[in-house]
Amino acid sequence: MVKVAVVYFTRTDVTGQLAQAIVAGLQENPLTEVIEHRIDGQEIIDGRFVNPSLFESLLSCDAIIMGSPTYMGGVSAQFKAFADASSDYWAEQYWSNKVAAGFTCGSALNGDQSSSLQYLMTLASQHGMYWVGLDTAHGGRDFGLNRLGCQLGVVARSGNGEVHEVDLASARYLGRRVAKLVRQLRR
Ligand SMILES: Cc1cc2nc3c(=O)[nH]c(=O)nc-3n(C[C@H](O)[C@H](O)[C@H](O)COP(=O)(O)O)c2cc1C
Repeated sequence: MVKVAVVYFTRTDVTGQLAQAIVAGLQENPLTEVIEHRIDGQEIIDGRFVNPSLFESLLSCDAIIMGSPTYMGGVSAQFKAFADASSDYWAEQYWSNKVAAGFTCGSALNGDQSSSLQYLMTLASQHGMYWVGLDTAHGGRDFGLNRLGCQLGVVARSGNGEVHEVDLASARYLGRRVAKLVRQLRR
């Protein structure tokens, strides 16, 4: 079995629907155990994200896939609280050699969603993780996936809470890709 966590914040459920699609992609392989965690505002106490049991279970994961809506050109404060709390695992590089990937959404076609993914990639790098993007060339070999053309990870655009089927398909693809890569690394 390989173990993959999907940790995300969502308020109006666009990121949540992307997370579900990623989980579905991960579960295409029955040998993948998935931990899904939706960050809840109640986990943030006096501005600090507090959930020791989540961090305990992340320690044994082969991969952590992180998601947040894009808020003001970056990840949401709720996701950032989780990221800041992960600093407890940074000094000893406890997440080193885990695989990382990310997903985000925004209401604009180009609402600076890439900035959120760049931040997630930086976070993963601080932890010594291996970042995995999308090998889907928009308009090329994989015409149909990654309609917004970002290869850092999954980017969705939604103005009304509904998620475009291609964005969901891209998210499912990312889940499948991470599960496959983790199995290859394990061998
Ligand atoms: C405080 C705030 C800031 C936002 N900033 C951006 C932004 O910079 N770019 C963008 O495209 N959308 C922005 N949005 C829109 C959200 O990213 C969009 O509604 C997204 O679908 C919400 O994700 P969720 O459904 O997972 O909560 C912002 C929304 C809020 C509430």
